[in-house]
Amino acid sequence: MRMSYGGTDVLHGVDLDIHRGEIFALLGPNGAGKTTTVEILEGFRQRSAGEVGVLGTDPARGDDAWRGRIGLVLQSWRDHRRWQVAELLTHFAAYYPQPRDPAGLLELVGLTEQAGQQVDRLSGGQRRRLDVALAIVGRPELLFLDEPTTGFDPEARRDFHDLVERLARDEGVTVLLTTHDLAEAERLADRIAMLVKGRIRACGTPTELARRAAAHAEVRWTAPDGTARRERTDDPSRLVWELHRDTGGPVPDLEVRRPTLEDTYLHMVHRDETPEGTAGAGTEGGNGTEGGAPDGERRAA
Ligand SMILES: Nc1ncnc2c1ncn2[C@@H]1O[C@H](COP(=O)(O)OP(=O)(O)OP(=O)(O)O)[C@@H](O)[C@H]1O
Repeated sequence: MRMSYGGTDVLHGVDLDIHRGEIFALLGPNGAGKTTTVEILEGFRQRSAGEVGVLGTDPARGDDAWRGRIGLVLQSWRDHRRWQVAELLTHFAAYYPQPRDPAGLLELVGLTEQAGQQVDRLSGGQRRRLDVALAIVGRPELLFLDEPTTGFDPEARRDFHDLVERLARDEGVTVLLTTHDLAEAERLADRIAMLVKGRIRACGTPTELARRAAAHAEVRWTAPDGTARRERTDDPSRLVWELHRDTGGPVPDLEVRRPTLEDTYLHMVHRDETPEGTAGAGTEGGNGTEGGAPDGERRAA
């Protein structure tokens, strides 16, 4: 799939499959093209080229029945600021053939106490909870969540993660999540794609991606002379064994740090900040990586 705005290419060939029932996270720096991608999949934007299928339908031709199978965070409730929370939810529920029970849904997202409150009196985090409730009121098969936990306190974030996991595991809902929170992606996603400057640079499970950029673990310890030491190695257990043997006992302040998703993310982003031509143009290779086809197609669920 490709996309350009007024002759400027912003998506250069986004090619990936999102499987039914999986939680898929799309990561990338500001301006990478995440929202553009998601809006094309939601049917709100026309792509410039390529093929897209979402629940078996081209989103550009999605009808009401197709739309009813998709959950997204609507902006329209902002036109309903004076409505009460439960009232708004009941109003939206009426659009769907088999909606969730509004009271149960409020309980699920932790807004029972706010049921009678006016929408414009909710806190930022409470509004996001309401966004999520509105997105799932119609029992969607596919749920789009665009930076869903912005403004959530740690407890609300954890509750939200539990909820998304439950929707995916128990109800088979497919979830496409965009987030800047790498810990959130690592915690929730079955697979993650990294979009940088309109191209998918890597795609795989969190563990696959974390391994990819920096294959070496870092071992830190304090040497007998008291100096802090660190060494990168692809065989940390061997180094630790040697240190233990040389020390003749426990190694002081021993720490083994595996490469993280953040290492991979920063590697991918910086790789693309190098001048044109010096950075590789394709997708990072390795297990679980897809994409790189210049005119690729994108299919979701
Ligand atoms: N309507 C538009 N007209 C012209 N350019 C646009 C339009 N919408 C987005 N862009 C440009 O397309 C590029 C991708 O934007 P997009 O909003 O998809 O990025 P994003 O990855 O969602 O970023 P963020 O993390 O900041 O939300 C940006 O360079 C942006 O300036």
